[in-house]
Amino acid sequence: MYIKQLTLRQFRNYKKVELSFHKQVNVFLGENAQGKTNILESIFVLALAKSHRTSKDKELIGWGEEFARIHGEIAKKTSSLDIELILSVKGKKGKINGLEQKKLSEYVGAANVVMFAPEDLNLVKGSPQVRRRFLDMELGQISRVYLHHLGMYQKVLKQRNHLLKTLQFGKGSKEMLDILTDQMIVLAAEVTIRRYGFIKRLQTWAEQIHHDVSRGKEKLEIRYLSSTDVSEDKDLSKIKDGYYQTYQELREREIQRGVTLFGPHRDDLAFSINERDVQTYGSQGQQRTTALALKLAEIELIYSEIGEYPILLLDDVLSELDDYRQSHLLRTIQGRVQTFVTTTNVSGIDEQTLNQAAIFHVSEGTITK
Ligand SMILES: Nc1ncnc2c1ncn2[C@@H]1O[C@H](COP(=O)(O)OP(=O)(O)OP(=O)(O)O)[C@@H](O)[C@H]1O
Repeated sequence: MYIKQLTLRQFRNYKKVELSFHKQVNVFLGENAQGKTNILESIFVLALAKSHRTSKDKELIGWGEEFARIHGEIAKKTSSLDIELILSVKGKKGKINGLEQKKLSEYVGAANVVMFAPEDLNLVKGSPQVRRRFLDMELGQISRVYLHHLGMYQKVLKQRNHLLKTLQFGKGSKEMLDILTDQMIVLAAEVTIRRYGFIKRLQTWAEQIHHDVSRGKEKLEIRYLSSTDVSEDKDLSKIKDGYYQTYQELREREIQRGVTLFGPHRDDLAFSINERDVQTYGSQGQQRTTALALKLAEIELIYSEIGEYPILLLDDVLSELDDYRQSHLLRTIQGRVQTFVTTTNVSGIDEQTLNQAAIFHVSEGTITK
């Protein structure tokens, strides 16, 4: 798929802008703090209804404005889509072909994007929260069912934590705790089984890509560290049994602590190269290659799930990659994946790519082609 046109109203430092894009490579060139990332971010938000760099939607709205609007025309293999996201202080709503979607989970996934930005190194080095966010965003855009279960899980978790806090002080109902625990077990199992399957599929591609980028020297492995025992031969009911048992065992401790101690909200991912943990032992280069392999694997996974390549957003990363990694990335996307690149300087970008690209100059929120 590719994005033909983008219109922004009051998004970050863009009052009003309308852009038509090249089917393949689009480069945004400009000095620091001019609005290059804001363009990539707007495409990301248009697709996922969430920013990659802030959880506060208010920050996306132009200063002093009441709302922001992002509109995009997406071309797919056999159809074309009009999608629009409106953000206001009251909330956000998404429209597909002019029709407002009742739930955002029904809107997300109409367009698919993969973003690769310098912060993605945190996927390897950062806290488990960063990796869970990665899992939820990426899996969410290819599985509506996942988004639905995740949203419900988070709701029940909030209620359960609230109740546990009350029980901690000798108030509240233990019967209610059992009801919420039962609800949570069902949802936790749904979330867990999908995350496990997603990581298994992602691993297949990431391992191959990492093998190529490291010139056959390294074997990358990604594991889903679930709070319950999950493996190939565990079906949904076995996973539920596992959760049930642990919640029984932890019941009194959770009441004492006033919080849910266990579940998908505590899960993590682990990366290893040649059987050694990358977080602890990986060099800067290996961590970078791991992040790159993950992103490229995502492109393949989305293609295999939906039969269309996603749109790739490369924020300030191309010139950061050495020649070998850069050419590997460019080979992967060539002619298949519409790509948006931001850079302060074109000198770090492969010449052949530049020759085929549309170049946009960005200066203080104004764009010229
Ligand atoms: N909500 C907002 N309303 C208006 N302007 C904003 C808003 N949020 C950020 N900005 C402005 O956007 C600019 C930053 O844009 P952006 O992050 O896209 O920079 P960039 O061109 O990618 O720079 P760099 O190369 O440093 O990454 C800053 O000038 C900032 O003041």
